[in-house]
Amino acid sequence: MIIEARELSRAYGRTPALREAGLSVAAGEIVAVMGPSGSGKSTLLHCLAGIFTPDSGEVWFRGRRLDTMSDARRTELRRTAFGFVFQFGQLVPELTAADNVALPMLLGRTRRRDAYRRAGEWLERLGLGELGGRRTSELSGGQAQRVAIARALVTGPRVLFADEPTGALDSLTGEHVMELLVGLAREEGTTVIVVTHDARVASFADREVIVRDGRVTDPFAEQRESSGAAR
Ligand SMILES: Nc1ncnc2c1ncn2[C@@H]1O[C@H](COP(=O)(O)OP(=O)(O)OP(=O)(O)O)[C@@H](O)[C@H]1O
Repeated sequence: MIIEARELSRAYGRTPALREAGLSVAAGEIVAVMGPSGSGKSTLLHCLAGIFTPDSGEVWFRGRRLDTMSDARRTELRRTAFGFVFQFGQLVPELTAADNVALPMLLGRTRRRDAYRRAGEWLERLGLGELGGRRTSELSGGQAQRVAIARALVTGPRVLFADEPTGALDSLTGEHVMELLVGLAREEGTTVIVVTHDARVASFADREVIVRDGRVTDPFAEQRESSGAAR
């Protein structure tokens, strides 16, 4: 397992968001996290990615315990091993598409020329070869999400965390963006954990899990149980 969460609990004040949630994800797997609004999906994703620390429970990444790591080490791990795509707002609007994609490499001290060369290659792979010089504030929603995907994958992360990556897009554009995301992740062998409300988005995944009242359930296990009970 590349990611393993055990008995994660987390509350916001008195509101419990996760209640002993568990999830194991194999390397290269694409997992969709679904479930009703407010059930704890984003909180789970943030705990898995080391953005939040759980109140209790454990998060493991490739045999290393993430939730007890120092902030500095966890930040470094996030920068080098994880990629993130959110619904919106993750691009710097005043910068060009190429600047945005080059940014994580420049922060990682890649040479400027190499960073821009790789940014160009990734924009090309996402069908945005012509738009590298355009400010991201002047892109369509679908184009901006493709830039965000390029930026998330350019550093070669082991795991891509996506929270409603198509939430701000119309369904056709959303499907196209998901197709690109999943296609590239498979080519690169990247594990993907994607939170979504959209069953069509989830259909691109290898596996779906459902978060309900802060717990993770496997819908097929539920189906198996209920068909077993019917017999
Ligand atoms: N910053 C916060 N402060 C207080 N309560 C919060 C905060 N963030 C989330 N919550 C609460 O925690 C619970 C889980 O929220 P979370 O955002 O993880 O759910 P979600 O399944 O991702 O929801 P959605 O699908 O609507 O995005 C909800 O009851 C929510 O109201």
